[in-house]
Amino acid sequence: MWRAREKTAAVSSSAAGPVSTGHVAASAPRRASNPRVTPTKIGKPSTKSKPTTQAIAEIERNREDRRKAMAQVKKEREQESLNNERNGTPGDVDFQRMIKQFREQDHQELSHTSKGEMKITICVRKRPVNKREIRNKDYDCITCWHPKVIIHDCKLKVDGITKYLDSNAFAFDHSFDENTSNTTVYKYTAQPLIQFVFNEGGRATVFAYGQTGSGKTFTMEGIQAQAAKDLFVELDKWQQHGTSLELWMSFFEIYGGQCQDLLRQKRLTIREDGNGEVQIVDLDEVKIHSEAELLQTMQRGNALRTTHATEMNDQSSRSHSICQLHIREAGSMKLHGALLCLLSSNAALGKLSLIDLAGSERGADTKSHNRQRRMESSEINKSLLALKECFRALDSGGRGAHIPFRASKLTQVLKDSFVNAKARTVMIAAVSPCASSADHTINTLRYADRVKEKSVPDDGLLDPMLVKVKHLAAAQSPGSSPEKPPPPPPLGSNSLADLMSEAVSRNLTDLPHDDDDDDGLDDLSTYSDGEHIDYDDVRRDSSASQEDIKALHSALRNQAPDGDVDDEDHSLEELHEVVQTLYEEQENLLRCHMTAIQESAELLTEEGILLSNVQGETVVDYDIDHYAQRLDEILAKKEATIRRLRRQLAQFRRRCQEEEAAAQRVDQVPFY
Ligand SMILES: Nc1ncnc2c1ncn2[C@@H]1O[C@H](COP(=O)(O)OP(=O)(O)OP(=O)(O)O)[C@@H](O)[C@H]1O
Repeated sequence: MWRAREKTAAVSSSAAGPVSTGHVAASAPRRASNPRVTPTKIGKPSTKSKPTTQAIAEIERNREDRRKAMAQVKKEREQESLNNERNGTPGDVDFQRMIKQFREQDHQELSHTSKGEMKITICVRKRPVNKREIRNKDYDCITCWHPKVIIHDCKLKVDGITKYLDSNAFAFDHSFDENTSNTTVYKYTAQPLIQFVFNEGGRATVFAYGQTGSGKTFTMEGIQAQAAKDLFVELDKWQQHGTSLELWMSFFEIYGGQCQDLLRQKRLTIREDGNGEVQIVDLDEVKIHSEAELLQTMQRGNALRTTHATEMNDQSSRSHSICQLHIREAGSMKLHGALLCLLSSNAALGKLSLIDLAGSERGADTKSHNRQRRMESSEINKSLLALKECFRALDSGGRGAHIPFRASKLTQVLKDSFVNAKARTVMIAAVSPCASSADHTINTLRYADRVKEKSVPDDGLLDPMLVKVKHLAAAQSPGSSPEKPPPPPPLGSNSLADLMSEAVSRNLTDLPHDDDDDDGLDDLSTYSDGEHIDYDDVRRDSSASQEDIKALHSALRNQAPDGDVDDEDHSLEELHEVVQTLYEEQENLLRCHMTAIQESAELLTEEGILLSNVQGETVVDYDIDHYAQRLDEILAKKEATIRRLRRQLAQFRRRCQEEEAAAQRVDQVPFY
């Protein structure tokens, strides 16, 4: 594995290699070669020195030259600006010129090769500049030279007028520019995983990560469409070789710490059983029969995601969506259930998870949010942090290290994708191309960079050219040559078939099942992976644990150079804890309110009967003492219910104030 990065250093004119882009104003007019004139000495004019009138004339000439040069530069800039506008690239002419010069320098781009065999693959995809950005005269400041991504920060020198480029280079497994099609992105990211899922029964996960509006959904929907085709091509191949497999799909989202089935529009509960297995209670799984049906079901799920407008995207997906595609042995559910128990604690023979993460927002963009949106933002950032920490823990070996799965619902439900021995992950970091998003883009790239820190060869400052050389060397290393498409699975000699025959050959009668059940299903509830869970065994509701949130922040503090922990870290940790508690209090309040309504309804019914027993038209004989005593009891119950609800409400409102105070203490800019 190879990767390199430049952490903070600017690529100044001297570091940038052949083309100097740095600390020189692109537009600054050249001064005349000798702008200064030595003052003429007072006294007897020297025969050698110029007469004062001549010197003045020369100053005047120089000034005139400078004026002309300035006018010429101004004219050229105006012309360039007009041309840029015409070409759909408005924005700062000088910066764009410097970026253009940078891109024109002699460089070598590598060709993409498949990294399908890697446990974690990190890619970056840049989207094109959009119409809104063009209207705002924003401009493209990202250069993708696979596998590098270079971000040009356009800065002014202390003089306030001299412009220069500060370029940061990162290197990943793949970098895709704005002209790269979904087909190409798919080819080097998800496509190799399809083989892994079928041939090795693997757990493959593809994440799209990035700033809101950066192209995650665009990328993930492209991958869904291509994967739908390839999954059915594979199923057909296996069928032709005598192995009948089925495709099952579940699709859910995590929004604000809640889990929602996107196919059935139903709230789901996440639980952890006695074995530490995370279960999504009642998640619907549908059998898919064709590519068209798969596409349609994916589109249905995508359309139902929770969206809100953000600064960057009018239709921003504010939830993490998780589309799980399970490969199962064809046949009855009973055999399927039995196989699941035999094969592993996880039911599917192979599983592909396509995850479109909620977009991260800058602190500045969340300032005007109301509480719900603030909590939503905090929850998104916390879960993305937790995700990164889980990756890091795993990438650095995982053994012995605490993996903070429980710090968020997202990492809880993905536990299987991380810990399974046959797990592979692709992370696609989507980035906006524009200068106005440069700070966020740097954060996205750092996030992606740190996900796989172990394999970063150098922590120091790297010249982009040096990065390129390192990558060239890596690309030429054994095993990284361009891959040919793998052959179809050999009949009878593949691990999936082996797994299945092994399962079937074992004694199925030993497995738990319900003899009375004609359809072969156990009476216990069936969950996402078709696995069964005994409610008595459920030991923990899966609310994110405060300990794991603490562990998460402690891990982050450890990453700070020289244990450098600032108040910001503590405030952030505090905010995440308060938001977590607030979500729990909110749940408690809603539950308490619902109970109160139910109790009130029951008491109301009883009151009606009580009253009709003493004042009904046909009532002759009644027991007014019993009526009074019961009414007293009912009113006491009502008072108790109201007191309980009020207490809960007061607690919730206290938490709201705490959240407000915590949010004010945190400048929510980069959470990673
Ligand atoms: N590579 C691309 N080529 C062309 N258009 C793109 C590309 N990537 C994104 N877009 C367009 O940019 C807009 C925003 O993209 P998208 O909705 O995928 O962003 P997102 O990262 O999912 O945002 P959010 O996190 O807010 O949901 C969409 O109109 C999309 O069509």
